[in-house]
Amino acid sequence: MKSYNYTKMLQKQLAVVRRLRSAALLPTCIRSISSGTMDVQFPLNFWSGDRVKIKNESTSEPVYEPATGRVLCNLESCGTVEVDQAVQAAQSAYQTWNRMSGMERARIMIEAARIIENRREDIAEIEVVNNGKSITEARMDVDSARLCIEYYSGLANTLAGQHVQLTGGSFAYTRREPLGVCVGIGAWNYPFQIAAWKSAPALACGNSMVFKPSPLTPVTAVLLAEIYAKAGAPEGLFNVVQGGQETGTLLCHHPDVAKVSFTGSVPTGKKIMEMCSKGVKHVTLELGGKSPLLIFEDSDLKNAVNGALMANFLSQGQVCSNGTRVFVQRQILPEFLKEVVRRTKAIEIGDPQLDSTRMGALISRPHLNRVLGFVEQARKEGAKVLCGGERFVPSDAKLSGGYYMTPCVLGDCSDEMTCVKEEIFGPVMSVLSFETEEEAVRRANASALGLAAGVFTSDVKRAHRVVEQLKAGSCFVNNYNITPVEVPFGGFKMSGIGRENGQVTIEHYTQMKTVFVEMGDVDSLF
Ligand SMILES: NC(=O)c1ccc[n+]([C@@H]2O[C@H](COP(=O)([O-])OP(=O)(O)OC[C@H]3O[C@@H](n4cnc5c(N)ncnc54)[C@H](O)[C@@H]3O)[C@@H](O)[C@H]2O)c1
Ligand SMILES: C[N+](C)(C)CCCC=O
Repeated sequence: MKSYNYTKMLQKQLAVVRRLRSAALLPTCIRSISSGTMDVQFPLNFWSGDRVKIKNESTSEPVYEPATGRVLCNLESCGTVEVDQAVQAAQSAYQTWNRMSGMERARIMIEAARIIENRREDIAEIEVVNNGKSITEARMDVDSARLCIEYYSGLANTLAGQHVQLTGGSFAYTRREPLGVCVGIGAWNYPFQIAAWKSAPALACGNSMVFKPSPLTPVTAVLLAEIYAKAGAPEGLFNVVQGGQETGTLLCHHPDVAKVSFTGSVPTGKKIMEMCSKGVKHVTLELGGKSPLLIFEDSDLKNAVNGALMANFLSQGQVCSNGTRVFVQRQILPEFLKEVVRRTKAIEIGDPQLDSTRMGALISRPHLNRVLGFVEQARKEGAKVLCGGERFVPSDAKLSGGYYMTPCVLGDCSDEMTCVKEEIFGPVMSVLSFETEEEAVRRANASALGLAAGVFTSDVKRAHRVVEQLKAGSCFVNNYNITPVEVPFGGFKMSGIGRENGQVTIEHYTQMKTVFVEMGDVDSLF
């Protein structure tokens, strides 16, 4: 096992550009990384304050750049020894970190946020290589990560308990204490943002973390680990272990882990919950969705179309909260379809590193084929492909092996079709029509999932009446897929347990201790 002090390769690659940028010789719109140019040769694990290279060739798997389809690196999975080292590093950092005051923790977190702000462009570019999404969206993700760390740094010094006066001068008080070593397990659709959304509340509350990114997107979590370390966090506070299912299992079963916060699919979420139950560990589950978006005839059509596009096509449609069941009231269906199809056809697909691109590449070839398979199935079941749904090959030769498809709108959909029932996790919008409010609500709720839902209407009473009846954890009125970090985010039903973001998440990363203080004599019955 070899330990590295610095991200040598990448730093070299970026140093010149940064110097030019800071000397204002290069505008920020000039990329230091273009698709097909970045080689990941630096180690992607991080614990005890350093990048760590592991040797486990039997587990080596290629990682692909979605934009080009070329191999980015080979990933070796952490096994029992490495997972234990990372957890022990986190355990040791926890002893220091949880004794620091909230103000002291906040200072380090604010510094981490400042570093992220300064490195916004570099991180976003690397995220594009990692994930395939457009640079515009990657910048938004980096901003969301920074804002989340800023937000929780502000809450770090507000953690407090309650004083309760009891009889005879006795009293009790409560303390909000951290849990200990928390594990974060992430999905591939928002790699950097998920790592921040999990670590920010965990660290603010005094916990330490071991984070495992998806093996499909292993590159950017380690940047966050370096940033926390550079900001002054104790060695081992935020650690990264790479690997898939087996590494995740080792983390969930590790006896020194107090909590697992998971983002991913429902089947994996169930396994995580089962594993955590063995150790009676705290668990947060952010799982999948098949969310409804209800568009009433009195909606502002332009906003409703914008909302439907935001609800379906961010991150190539690979968003948990996407409103992929778009219910449109019969009277405005033709107008809505005409406009939504026109706008969908105009989406610029291609090199995700370009500012003009609005839709990049899907995560992998098997996933692309799976999504195209859903479109084919929808066609067979009677849906009408109004646009898109085909493999797309950009004219730039270096992108020809990338995983692109044209965004798709399906018309004539009905509730029993596969495309309406299953989470496709790709750029496929299913449009359904409805007659009455009661009918729309009933059909919207007819799902085992309940992550999000949206309503477009200009009738304020209807908006709140409908939202009250929707069985979803995150509801949007006259907008969709906005996630300000001050606001809790999470699901009902099989879409998950617990929340991320907002004040309430403090409760998911702390435990309450009650202290009873007797000021008189013990009144014994014996
Ligand atoms: N609700 C949310 O906030 C949210 C956000 C993003 C993605 N998602 C959901 O995630 C899914 C797509 O992501 P994915 O394909 O990466 O999901 P996934 O469940 O396949 O994998 C998620 C993570 O779990 C790990 N993992 C897999 N099996 C494991 C096991 N047995 N034990 C421990 N860890 C294990 C993976 O390596 C990965 O890091 C979609 O269903 C999507 O809706 C939800
Ligand atoms: C920021 N978004 C687009 C709402 C994504 C939230 C995380 C879910 O995948």
